[in-house]
Amino acid sequence: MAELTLKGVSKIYRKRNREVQAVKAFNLSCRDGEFVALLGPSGCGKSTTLRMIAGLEEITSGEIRIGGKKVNDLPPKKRGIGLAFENYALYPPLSVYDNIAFNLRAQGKSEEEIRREVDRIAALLHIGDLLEKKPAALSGGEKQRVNIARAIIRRPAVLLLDEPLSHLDGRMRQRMRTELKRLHNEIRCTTVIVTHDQSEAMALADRIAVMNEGELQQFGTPFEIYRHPVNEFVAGFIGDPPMNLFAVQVVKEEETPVFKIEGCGKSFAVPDRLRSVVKEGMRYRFGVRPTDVRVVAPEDGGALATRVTVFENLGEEHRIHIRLDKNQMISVVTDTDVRFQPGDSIFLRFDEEKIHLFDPATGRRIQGQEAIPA
Ligand SMILES: Nc1ncnc2c1ncn2[C@@H]1O[C@H](COP(=O)(O)OP(=O)(O)OP(=O)(O)O)[C@@H](O)[C@H]1O
Repeated sequence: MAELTLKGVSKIYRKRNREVQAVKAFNLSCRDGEFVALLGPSGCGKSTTLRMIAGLEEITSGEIRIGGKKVNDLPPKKRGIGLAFENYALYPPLSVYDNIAFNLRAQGKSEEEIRREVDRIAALLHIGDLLEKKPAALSGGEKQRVNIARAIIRRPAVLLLDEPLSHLDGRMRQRMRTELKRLHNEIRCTTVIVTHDQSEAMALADRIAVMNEGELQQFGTPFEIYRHPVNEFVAGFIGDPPMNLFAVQVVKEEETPVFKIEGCGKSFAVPDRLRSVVKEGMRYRFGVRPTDVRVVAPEDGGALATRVTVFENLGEEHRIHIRLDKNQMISVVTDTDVRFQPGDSIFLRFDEEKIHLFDPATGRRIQGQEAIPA
């Protein structure tokens, strides 16, 4: 077990005359035993970061420490890491037992010691009955368990997982996700997982590092990232269905400050909480999650009056989509007792405590609106 820190880590790939800055001055500090997810869209630099921690990729600048020790110049084998990659193939001719035992044999351990260790790991991963099988006879989920068993058999200081569940189908993926969490609770090994699946990151990680274009956007607990995104990128990336985001301007209507939605001209009252935060005449990016929009009665003053475009019944919830103009939609997630037809009038109120405002120029969260309770 160990702390893992990255300080100002950058990676520039050089291809002929072209340079790609895959990771930019990346800082990260994982506590001993913490489960951290690197999350972001394709090409944002997640795998490169993981490979640099593993020592499979040289770093261009910066420093990586594992358990306080600088590892920049150490080969992968000397870093005390365990690796399980998406396509990290098992050796087909070897049994599951021999695949798991492989690294211990390379260390010159006795067969008795190896048997004890393999049995211990097999029990942890619930693969005791697969040990005599060959990899070809295993399902995707079973292969991934063996893969992880192989990664943790040497009791690594840091476990690195690159999209370990992405090849699995929906139900198996869910099961393996729960298994991974349970395994981490049992072995408490500092773990970094790379994923582009936000629900996987939210379910597994103690803290999530959200990346975009090689840069760290936010590092926080799932709650912080969901409830308190530091910029518009994080706000829009986390959450399914995604956060409603649109451009507004603060104007006065009958002496009351309102947000006027740009483009469609509709308006709704500025909540009391935000009156001291916003300025008349200023433009903002306004964000609210579909679950934080309420359908209210027509007489509810200050509500946004509009019409339903699409109504969806998803069984455990209903979704309403409203086209404000040709570029902007608002989505609303409601309980199943709310029913509408396309074209019906609808009145919406945004949960005051859960409105997010961003600077349209920088995308950063507007200061002064921090008091968002649980
Ligand atoms: N060996 C390489 N040579 C040149 N460019 C590379 C190399 N590996 C990655 N890149 C580039 O670096 C950037 C980051 O890639 P990386 O694979 O780390 O992203 P990622 O977030 O893991 O993406 P994905 O989820 O698609 O795997 C991309 O622009 C990619 O094209």
